[in-house]
Amino acid sequence: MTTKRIAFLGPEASFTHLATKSLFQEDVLVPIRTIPECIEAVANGEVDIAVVPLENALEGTVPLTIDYLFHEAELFVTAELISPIEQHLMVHPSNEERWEEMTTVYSHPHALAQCHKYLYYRFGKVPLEQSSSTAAAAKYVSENEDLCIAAIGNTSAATEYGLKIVEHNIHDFHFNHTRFFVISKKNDCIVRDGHTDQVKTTVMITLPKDDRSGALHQVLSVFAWRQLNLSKIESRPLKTGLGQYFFIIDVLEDEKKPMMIGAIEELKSLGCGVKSLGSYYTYETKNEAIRS
Ligand SMILES: O=C(O)C(=O)C[C@]1(C(=O)O)C=C[C@@H](O)C=C1
Repeated sequence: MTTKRIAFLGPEASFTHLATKSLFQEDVLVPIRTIPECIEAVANGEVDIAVVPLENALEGTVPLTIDYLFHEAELFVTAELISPIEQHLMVHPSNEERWEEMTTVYSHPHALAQCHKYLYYRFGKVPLEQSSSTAAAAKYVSENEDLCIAAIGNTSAATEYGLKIVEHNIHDFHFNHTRFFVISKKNDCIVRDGHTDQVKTTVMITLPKDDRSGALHQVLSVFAWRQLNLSKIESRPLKTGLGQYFFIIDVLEDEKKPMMIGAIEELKSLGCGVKSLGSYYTYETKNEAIRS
């Protein structure tokens, strides 16, 4: 196997980094600051693959990822990673004694939202500041010892940046998982040990321009009569005007199977725009990996 360059939403010890390490042990991992820059790095050939967060079980889709894949890039999904997420509150060790006096809490917007109830009921008056990732927040706290501030992130980030965890598991709901997309220029499904049995295809669909009634119903029936099982449907703004959307649909089938080929052809003949992101397997990260 040749060594590849894999970009991930960094810096080191982000949840994205931990998920990336679980699938790519032999490759060169390249931390990149933002999701669009990760995607651009694949598009312009700087790296072979990028791993970016797609969806969280508590907070839903990461809009930047899905919108960038629809509007800006011609890339494919080659695998998806699913990781358990445990959020902890951490401070610089020199502020450990007075951590409850913290003046600001930093983290990625998704992480802040996952801990909304905790933050609201315990520290309702403390301002929240968004960072580009949970690890970026931890790094910032480590570099600002003089400020009594906190970050929300995982145990690896606390270790990596020498921070002290002062409250464990502050996410509001126990079942907290995040889905990450492994994206590439090539439509090559990654097949390694440990993938789940179910293959999935993600398609992005725009409705016919004539705005006829029942258009979405027609789209769904294309899958329904073929007994193609959907595991997700979501709409996102097309950015062309209010009320105009594209739909992201996950289908539990391989795009190369006759029923899927037929479904995509039928959607096109109905006047829909169809962009397939490819077919891929799921790899689940173990709980231990997010604590290592
Ligand atoms: O990878 C990270 O650490 C991130 O900050 C990103 C991200 C996300 O976008 O959902 C990843 C996992 C967690 O759900 C919280 C934040």
